[in-house]
Amino acid sequence: MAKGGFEIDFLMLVAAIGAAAAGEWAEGALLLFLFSLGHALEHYAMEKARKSIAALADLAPKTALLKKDGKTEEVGIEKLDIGDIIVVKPNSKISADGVVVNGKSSVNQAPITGESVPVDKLPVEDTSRDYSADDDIKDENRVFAGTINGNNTAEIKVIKEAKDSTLSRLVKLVNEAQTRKSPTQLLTDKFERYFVPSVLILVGILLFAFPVIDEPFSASFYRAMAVLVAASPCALAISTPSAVLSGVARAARGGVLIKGGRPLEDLGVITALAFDKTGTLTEGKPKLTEVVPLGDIEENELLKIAVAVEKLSDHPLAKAVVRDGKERLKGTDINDASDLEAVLGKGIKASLGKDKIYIGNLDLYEDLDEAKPSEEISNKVKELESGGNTTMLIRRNKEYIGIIALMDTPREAAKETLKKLKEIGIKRMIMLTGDNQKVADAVAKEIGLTDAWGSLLPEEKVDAIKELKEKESKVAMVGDGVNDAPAMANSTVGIAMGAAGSDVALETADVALMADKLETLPFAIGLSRKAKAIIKQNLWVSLGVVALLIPATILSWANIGVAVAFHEGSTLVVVANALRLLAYKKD
Ligand SMILES: Nc1ncnc2c1ncn2[C@@H]1O[C@H](COP(=O)(O)OP(=O)(O)OP(=O)(O)O)[C@@H](O)[C@H]1O
Ligand SMILES: [Zn+2]
Repeated sequence: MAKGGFEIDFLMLVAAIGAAAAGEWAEGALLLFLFSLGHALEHYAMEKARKSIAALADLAPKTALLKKDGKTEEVGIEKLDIGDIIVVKPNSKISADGVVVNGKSSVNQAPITGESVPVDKLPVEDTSRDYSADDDIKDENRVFAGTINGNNTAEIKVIKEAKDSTLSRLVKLVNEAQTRKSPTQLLTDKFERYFVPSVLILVGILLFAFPVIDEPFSASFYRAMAVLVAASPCALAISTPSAVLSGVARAARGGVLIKGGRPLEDLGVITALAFDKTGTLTEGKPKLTEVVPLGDIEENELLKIAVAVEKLSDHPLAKAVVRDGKERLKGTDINDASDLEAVLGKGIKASLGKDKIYIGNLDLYEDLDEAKPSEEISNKVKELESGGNTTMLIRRNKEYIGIIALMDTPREAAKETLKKLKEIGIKRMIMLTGDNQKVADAVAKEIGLTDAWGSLLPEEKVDAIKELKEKESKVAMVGDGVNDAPAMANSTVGIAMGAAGSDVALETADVALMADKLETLPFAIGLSRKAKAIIKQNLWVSLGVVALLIPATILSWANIGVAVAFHEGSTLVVVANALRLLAYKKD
């Protein structure tokens, strides 16, 4: 029951006793009966929505098979420490967040991601390493508490204590979400603050109207009680929270965490969507496409320098250079660089032995006042970019020694999803990226986007969002949190991709798509729109009934019984209407 519920219920009781006191025993009894029946049903319905959330929490097993000194023993999950090895039997639930260290498996991750197609998991390369949740762990190695193991036994190294598991955070956030008030609820709360005292004043006047209109006190008293029942805004109080509760619960079951009524309502009215490119519209796993030495340096020598320096950075591009570079170098020793200095959105600088190494896009060198790249070098870079490559120019001290080009592939689902979003009426979609304009255009063309803004620094992404908001008013920003968190924070609704593997994204976004899947976006928007529509219908029903009943009871056209029936009836109608969200279909 919403805040103020006690007062409203109490007034109803007063009315029942009042009716009895006025000599209408049967009516008083009926009133009490209807009143308790109505409220029991209402509780039952809200409980149903709440259970749908609580069911999430029940997904986590309470015990785990801990493997220690060659023996296994069943322990409570709260006893598990980071680094423990647990054994997961075939077709049973995984008890902790961790990395696979033994056994191949295929895991149903629906409890977290809403996606029940099994995902293949394999052991990490280095099983003896101490992993922590902050490490860069591949999806194929990582498992979550509450998900269901396939047909093989697997051994998992625990990376999070039970209380911090992705599932328990998810449950916590969903629980918090339903208590956060939406704009509509704040509005109805405000309305009630003025409405309830006005009703009480009206009831007071009616109560003492008997000498003026020349009727017995009992008649005035009866009428005042009827008005009290008619005007108690029970249905109004519950119309929004019930829809938010059901909407958030349904979304969570579909792998979308919506953090409360505000993002739920906002997502239902957005007209524009901005997307980050790397990791959102693309796979986020760029591949090394070209290594171009400049001058007389050897290709491998150039690569060794690049790998040594990029090892220090955790930018997705840097990781790609290290991964693919090491593979090409096949075990050659790589030196350690030091003194990393990252230049946001442009590149990095570091020391390697006695040399100073620079790696970055042309903008990085724009800012330096000496030894700018020659026209010939700039042209070579631009030529690679026209082919859709992300390029990095490498400089050693004052000499340009080479160019490395990488290419990321658009997500398979990007084109379909954008098409669907257009179909459901999202007017404006735009890509915002730190990558060069040519790559932005190439990716945009491939996935069917008309707008792509490249070479944006994180703060320029924020400006872009602000500009969009001026034109479109409600703008959602979809990103992976890597260098788009400020833009997400400035948008109407910040949506994080692949939040299951990233605590930061999970905590900071307004909406988190738990599976790393763009396809859940139309579902989230569709559900939010439905929630918004249901909230609107509920307001009409609850306000409409009150608006009709008040004059009807004042003029004695409706007695207390009728007033109670409509009062409780409208309350049940709005709750039942809200519960329809629990059955919302994905497509
Ligand atoms: N560690 C790095 N090494 C080399 N170049 C880098 C590095 N970090 C950034 N850059 C250069 O700066 C550009 C912009 O980087 P930024 O992180 O802003 O965006 P992005 O990851 O390319 O794309 P998006 O904005 O879509 O996520 C890169 O395209 C690259 O040219
Ligand atoms: Zn009520």
